[in-house]
Amino acid sequence: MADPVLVKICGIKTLPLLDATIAAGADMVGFVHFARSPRHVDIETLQMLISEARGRIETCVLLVNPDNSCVMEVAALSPDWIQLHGPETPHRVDSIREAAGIAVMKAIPIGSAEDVAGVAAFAESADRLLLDAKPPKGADRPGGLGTPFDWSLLEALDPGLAFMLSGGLTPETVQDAIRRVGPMGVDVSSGVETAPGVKDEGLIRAFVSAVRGAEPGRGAA
Ligand SMILES: O=C(O)c1ccccc1NCC(=O)[C@H](O)[C@H](O)COP(=O)(O)O
Repeated sequence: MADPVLVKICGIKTLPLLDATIAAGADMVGFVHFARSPRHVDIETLQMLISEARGRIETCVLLVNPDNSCVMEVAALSPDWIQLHGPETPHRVDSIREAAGIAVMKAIPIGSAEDVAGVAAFAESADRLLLDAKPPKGADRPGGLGTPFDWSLLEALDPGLAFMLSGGLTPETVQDAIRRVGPMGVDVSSGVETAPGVKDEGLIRAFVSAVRGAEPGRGAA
């Protein structure tokens, strides 16, 4: 039987929403530490959320092109994952992973066949790949914009490469995405919000149950 598709809910900012995400049955929760984001949480809040989540759900701290001191400050909180969501190179991903001693998920923006061709370069340096929509030029942040990308681009990807999928997923579209793309996991932020940064418990529950009810995608054993 195919492994269940992992569900990550990204951009949780408060304890009640963390509890609701765990109760909904998600596998991972993402905390955004990036000042320009409407989902930004400061270091003190990160510490509280990570310690409340420990042993209940996997935690992931999202950083954008962090410097070494930011990496070490976050690593000291011992999240399960660091998600790199900026223009980090494979070499930089490798050195952050080494310095932090924490598993790294690398988000790769996809908007063209050329972007897909670049994915394999991260396969050795990152512990997990997250394929996300490429933000439009001039966007004020590199993710969490609620826009999907053309999933058919991923047909050119090495079928042996496991990845999570994100970019504009919603409770209504996620089953189709899983069936067509066959990701090992899915990640959502905007699709479970009523406004940027405002999560909705009902939408989180609807998203998780849509994933649990999805048919296995292409490539699933
Ligand atoms: O959420 C943000 O504001 C954010 C800021 C900077 C980099 C990444 C950001 N979010 C990434 C995510 O929440 C997800 O990993 C992914 O991009 C899905 O977002 P969405 O399309 O909103 O579902």
